[in-house]
Amino acid sequence: MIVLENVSKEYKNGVHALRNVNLTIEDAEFVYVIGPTGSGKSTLIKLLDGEEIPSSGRVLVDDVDVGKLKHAKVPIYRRNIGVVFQDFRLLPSMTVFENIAFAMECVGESKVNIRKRVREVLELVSLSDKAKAFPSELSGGQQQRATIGRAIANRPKVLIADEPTGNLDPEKSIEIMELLERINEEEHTTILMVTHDSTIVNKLKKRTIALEEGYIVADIMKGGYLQHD
Ligand SMILES: Nc1ncnc2c1ncn2[C@@H]1O[C@H](COP(=O)(O)OP(=O)(O)OP(=O)(O)O)[C@@H](O)[C@H]1O
Repeated sequence: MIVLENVSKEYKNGVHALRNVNLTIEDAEFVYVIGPTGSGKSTLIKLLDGEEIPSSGRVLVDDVDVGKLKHAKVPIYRRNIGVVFQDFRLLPSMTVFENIAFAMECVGESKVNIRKRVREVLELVSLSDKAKAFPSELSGGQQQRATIGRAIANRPKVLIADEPTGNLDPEKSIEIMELLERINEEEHTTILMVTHDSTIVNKLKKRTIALEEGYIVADIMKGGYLQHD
């Protein structure tokens, strides 16, 4: 479970990126985070993955107080969080298989486990036939699926997708959404998806958290307002 208790974030330059944010996200929820540029979406992600610490309030992920983590503990904590960006960031000199395996090697998984899980992940992201391909040999949609595969290889409890469809055409975007839904259902991964894509938000209705100037201005559960402050 993710809990933000009265979280505010003020950067050193005095910008208030988040203000008094209270939020609870249950395990295996699928949530959109929307809002105009500069409204605090990336800051929210950075607080969740331990890149930034709150100026006040608490960020709890499965009872871990993320803002209080010792520097050395952050990489271990991050194993619980998979992150996907719109610009795919695969390692160009590694095949799809190796890119996904690499994420598991980094956390010290055994070769046997890696081989088994990578095959499973490739199946899940529909890239079994591209295991030996290099990123440059894949389409944008395939590269994004490979990135998602890499992000879930270590079975993170939470997957954060920052504009995962930002560089894709509508058809490929739907494919990515279907994949994220499959991961949410089959692996019970909590998914937070930052998006500007109103077509997706309106078509595939999910809980939607709207930020404006650092405030949560709406928290909408599939069409009905839950909170408004
Ligand atoms: N490291 C930083 N130092 C100072 N100010 C920052 C920093 N990061 C973000 N900000 C400021 O905090 C506010 C919120 O930024 P944030 O990146 O969270 O917004 P966003 O909603 O993700 O925007 P976008 O949609 O453009 O990615 C903005 O005013 C931004 O300029």
